Amino acid sequence: MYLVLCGLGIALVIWALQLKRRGRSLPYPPTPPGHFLFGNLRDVTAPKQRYHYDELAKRHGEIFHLSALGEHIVVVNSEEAAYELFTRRSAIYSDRSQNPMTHFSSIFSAMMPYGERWRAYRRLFHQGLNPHTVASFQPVQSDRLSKYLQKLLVTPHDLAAHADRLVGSIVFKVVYGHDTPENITEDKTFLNAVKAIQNLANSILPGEWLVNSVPVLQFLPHWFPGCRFHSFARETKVLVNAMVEEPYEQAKQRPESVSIYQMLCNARETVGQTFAPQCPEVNLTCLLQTLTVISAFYLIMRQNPAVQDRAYREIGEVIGQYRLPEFSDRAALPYVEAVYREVMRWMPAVPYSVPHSTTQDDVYKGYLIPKGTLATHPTIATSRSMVNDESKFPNARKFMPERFLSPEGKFNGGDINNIIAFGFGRRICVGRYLADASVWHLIACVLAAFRIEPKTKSDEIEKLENLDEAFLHTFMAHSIPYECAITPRTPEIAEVIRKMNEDG
Ligand code: HEM
Repeated sequence: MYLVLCGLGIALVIWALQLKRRGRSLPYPPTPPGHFLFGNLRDVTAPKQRYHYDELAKRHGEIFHLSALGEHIVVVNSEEAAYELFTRRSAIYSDRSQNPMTHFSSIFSAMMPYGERWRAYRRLFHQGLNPHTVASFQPVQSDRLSKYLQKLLVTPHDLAAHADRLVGSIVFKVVYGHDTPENITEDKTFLNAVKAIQNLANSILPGEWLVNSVPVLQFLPHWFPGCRFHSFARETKVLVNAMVEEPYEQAKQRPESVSIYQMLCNARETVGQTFAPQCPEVNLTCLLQTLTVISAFYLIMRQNPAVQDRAYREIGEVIGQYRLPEFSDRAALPYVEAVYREVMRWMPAVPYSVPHSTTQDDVYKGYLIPKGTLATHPTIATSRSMVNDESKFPNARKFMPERFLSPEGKFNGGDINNIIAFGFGRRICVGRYLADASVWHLIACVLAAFRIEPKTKSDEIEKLENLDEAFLHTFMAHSIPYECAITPRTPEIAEVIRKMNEDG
């Protein structure tokens, strides 16, 4: 009886929501046909969403709309439309949807509703992560990178663990002044944060949880069939709290350290009581995003020896073979810059982007985008997605750094704000300068020092028809497991790395 009443109640709420939406005068953007009661729920929750969205994008083009259980989703496929909506109309498109599953994550500025509190955090993070401040972190970045290169020399097969440690140690040091232990897999704070972020990531994409579309479901008891979201939310909340509290407690022990956390504490008065002193923005998604890019870089490189050789030649011609590239060499290495940019284009770390949400009704090319719409711009997920735009990136799925070079060999990819992988508008990645510097430096030094090859010629990657198939697209892109043989280019460069670590 209880089940029947609940079912009826839910159906009535959905029906009322559908009715409420019908009194409009303008059409929604092209919408695939849906169920009379559930709308496009099947499209939103399609199992292989990447391929399903691809089909929809092929059929509907630049922008399409899905409506599921009263919730509106707009999928933006072109860079022009994304720029128009998320950047030029950012006053409308900068909110984040607050639903039952993301509620507990809204302590992160990344998930906060658009408003005074988010603005205050954003200002503070800009203070800690602007190009000028990020430049002051270069000594930390260089120190951690030289340790990483040394590890690659000694135990190249532990590639992923070395990258975890590199990125974790930079982010923790820069944000909290926290030194991660030698073996990062023993760092509870780090491991906890990774798990928390994986859970958060699994909470925010449209269609992941029915309760996000039908919030009334949250009032059902935890034992009710299909209510696993209760235990998932509880587990995530515990992880998120620990992720915020533990590094904060550790950072309090080191008031003298130079870190973003300390800067934020000093600036706390500027935003009054609403600013929690914890520095939630180790919001380690940033860490996972950076790791995703690094992992993609190795995989792409091992399949593209000619690209590695050309970058190696450029580095040799510009700085010689007896030292590693430094930040000050960056402008003189256009091909290396182009490799970095092509990695960011070819496999953006967040394939569906972080959905924005609208704060009022809007009209785009005669289509109504209602208030509260979840607006998402899959950077890569579909063949129409912006990094796959053939008019800008001919032969888009081919890895070709030279697309970012002029005929004279000059880099012509524009500044950091042209990197689609960092998002758009007022919610654009606030950590992009730190990420950009860390990833570029790693790419430049690895290409200067090592050759990256498949470990065996017959692994799973070699069997794929194209490299795209090696990547799975969830909230974050990640590849199937792969192994590389990583060998120093010359004994001399290996010696340079050893020496740097002895001296350091
Ligand atoms: C290569 C690495 C990275 C990539 C590809 C990346 C990408 C992104 C993307 C796509 C967004 C959402 C933008 C939007 O909503 O339009 C974002 C937001 C954000 N990122 Fe990053 N990110 C990276 C590294 C970092 C780092 C290192 C940090 C911090 C140290 C960071 C901090 C943030 C924050 C705080 C936000 C939320 C901004 C807001 O909502 O106001 N990210 N990032």
